Amino acid sequence: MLEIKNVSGGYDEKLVVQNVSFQVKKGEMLGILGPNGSGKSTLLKLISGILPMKSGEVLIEDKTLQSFASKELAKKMAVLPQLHSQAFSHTVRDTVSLGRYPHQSGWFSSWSNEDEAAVQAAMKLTAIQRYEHQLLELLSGGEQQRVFVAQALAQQAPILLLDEPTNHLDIAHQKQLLDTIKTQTIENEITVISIFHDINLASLYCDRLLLMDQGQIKVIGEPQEVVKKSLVEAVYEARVSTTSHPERPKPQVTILPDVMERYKERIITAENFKVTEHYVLFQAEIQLKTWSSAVINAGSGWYKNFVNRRVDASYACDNVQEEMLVYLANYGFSEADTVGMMTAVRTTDAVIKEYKTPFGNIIIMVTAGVGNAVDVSRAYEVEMLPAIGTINTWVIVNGELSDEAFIQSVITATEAKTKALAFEQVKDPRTGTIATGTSTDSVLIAATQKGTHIPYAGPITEIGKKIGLGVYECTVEAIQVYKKAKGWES
Ligand SMILES: Nc1ncnc2c1ncn2[C@@H]1O[C@H](COP(=O)(O)OP(=O)(O)OP(=O)(O)O)[C@@H](O)[C@H]1O
Repeated sequence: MLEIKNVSGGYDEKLVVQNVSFQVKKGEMLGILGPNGSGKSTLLKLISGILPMKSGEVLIEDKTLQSFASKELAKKMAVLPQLHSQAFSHTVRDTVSLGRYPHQSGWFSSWSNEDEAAVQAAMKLTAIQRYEHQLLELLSGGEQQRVFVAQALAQQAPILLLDEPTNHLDIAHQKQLLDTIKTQTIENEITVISIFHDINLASLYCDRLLLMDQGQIKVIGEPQEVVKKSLVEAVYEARVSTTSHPERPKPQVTILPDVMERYKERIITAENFKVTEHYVLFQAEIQLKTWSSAVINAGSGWYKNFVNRRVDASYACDNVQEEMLVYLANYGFSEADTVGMMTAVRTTDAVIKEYKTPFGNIIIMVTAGVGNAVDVSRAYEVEMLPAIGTINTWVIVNGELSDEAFIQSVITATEAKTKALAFEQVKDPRTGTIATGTSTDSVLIAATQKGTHIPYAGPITEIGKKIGLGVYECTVEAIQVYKKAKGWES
């Protein structure tokens, strides 16, 4: 559809864009990324013909850019420039209507129903209808930006070139605008090339990304091939980390600041725990990085309160999360700062122990109710209802765990728990075989993310050894206390 072949160009003697080649398919959305001054806008100007190229060629449906008369080219290609030069004393409607000029023989004399429909549709898509009769200069920067996007859409060209379309827009309007443009690529097979400063938006919406570096293509490919820590750090010269998007397979990037707030170095100890008959509470002054399968704030995040709440064994509730949040709020724990889980075991029976490691202590907390113990290898044989009798395991680390170490901590803690159940001969009452856990066990791993970097936490590592020993010892003790309370053993 659109082919850029060995294009070079710039201003006067200065060659800004050098030997750039790529193709964009019909209906594809290509994002151009790159640091300030890397030549993104210049490249877009060369593609649109606003700036004559020094060498190379741009082909639209196999025809060179130069072979199009200017109106014919405008029917093929609409451009949203970075800086808008339009006279500002126009109304919104008039500004959008300018997008129709390639479709007309004489200025506004031949205004057709089709022109009107295109203008109305473009204003609707960009949600600017209510400003239709207002003067452009009286609108905010973001509103003006949407008017210029509407003008480009009204042109109804099959190729859209956009220079920072989300400039000045708040997140709702960024989403709305990019959803609109993306819909145009899917439903009307419009081809879009768009410059972005926001790598995350580009990754989320574009089919492919082109990363410019000093006037040349550093890399072009699908977002996961371009939004890589090494590439982004090298080209932008900034420390970043890449993460996954919660809903889409599109990598996201976040800046790692070099200037840190001045935290006091805090060592976590068993003193951070408080046990009452209502809950086991861990409280820290700083947020810990946490991975858990809790009721409230499961997954990964940064939290400073962990609550293991005692509920009655008959606890039943339609909306457990809502009820739990009300409970936490009553005790003054905010959702933003708190991980919350439940147990039917007496919280005063919680086993909390501190273990020394070469890099800093780890603290382990276990509450164990084994009335609903399950042999996971035989669980398929019987239908089970979720029950509250649960083993809750917390591992809190003074150190900096890698993602790998967080997951390995969960594995190590789970294996140690299972071993404790075997040692205590806890059986699945349905199958009579040794249980591996209960039907609703929960785990929480938290780390201060200060001090020693801990890359791994399997059983051959210093931390893994202590998690293995600690979870095993605490779980055995907690099961023994539970059995005693239930009168299972003398
Ligand atoms: N009209 C111009 N005349 C002369 N030099 C220019 C002109 N426009 C841009 N340049 C130069 O060309 C280089 C690339 O600019 P360009 O605007 O293409 O970069 P960009 O990647 O779009 O940057 P930004 O992210 O800041 O918008 C810069 O060094 C800039 O100074």
